[in-house]
Amino acid sequence: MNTLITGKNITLGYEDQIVARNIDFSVSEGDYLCILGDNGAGKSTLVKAILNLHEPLSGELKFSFDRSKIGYLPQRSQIQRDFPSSVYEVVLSGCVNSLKGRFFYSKEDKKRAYENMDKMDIKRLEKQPFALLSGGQQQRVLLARALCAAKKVLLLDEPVAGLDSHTSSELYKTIDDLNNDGMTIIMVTHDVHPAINSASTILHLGKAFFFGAKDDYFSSSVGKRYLEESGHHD
Ligand SMILES: Nc1ncnc2c1ncn2[C@@H]1O[C@H](COP(=O)(O)OP(=O)(O)OP(=O)(O)O)[C@@H](O)[C@H]1O
Repeated sequence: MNTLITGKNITLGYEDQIVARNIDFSVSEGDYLCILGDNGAGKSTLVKAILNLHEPLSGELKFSFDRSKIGYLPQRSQIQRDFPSSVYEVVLSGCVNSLKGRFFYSKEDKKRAYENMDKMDIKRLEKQPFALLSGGQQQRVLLARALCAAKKVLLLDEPVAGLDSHTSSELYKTIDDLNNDGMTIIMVTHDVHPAINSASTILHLGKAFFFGAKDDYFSSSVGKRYLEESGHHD
């Protein structure tokens, strides 16, 4: 499989504080990578490094494609919930990278926004103010927005945080469908379910480190401890 992202011996940190070191991982086309680990282990910092918003202190991060074409769904806490915009405007704003100096969105951008609203089943909400939607609806809108940027890779930082279990399952199903259609998924999560049910590979950051296939993770001591701590029972 075509390798899209390779991280070699990466150390992440801020000023004089090292957050995580010796991270080795790779992402291939079609993968569903779950990034797991304790609070403060450096998961969101790695996400920022992948998005070119944060420079690793050392190590090598290589991309075999244009990384500006990664679709990103930020953590809910980082998003302004009171956007005065309509659903359509929020989704269309995902096409901002394709503007390339133009002031207005093109016909293709608008078509893409409608296609992604359709895919996320939110077309009927098109004119509604984003701020008045439920948490689950807002996540679908933001996923449609991320899809406007995503050519190959979708990067999701705790996509179901704060959602009820039914809405979470629906969102996971949608993400599975996207993956089955060929979209590569990278997901930071505290939830064990997508790691068990959907992931192909796992990157575990924290006191213990693991990168590899899901089955190897869950039979490793790091994976077994994670399952135990997350209270998961077969
Ligand atoms: N902008 C910043 N400046 C300085 N330190 C930061 C900054 N952002 C994060 N940190 C610190 O880096 C460490 C790792 O944070 P990060 O958000 O990457 O962890 P995480 O694994 O995503 O945690 P969580 O699961 O709680 O979201 C934490 O100790 C945090 O306080």
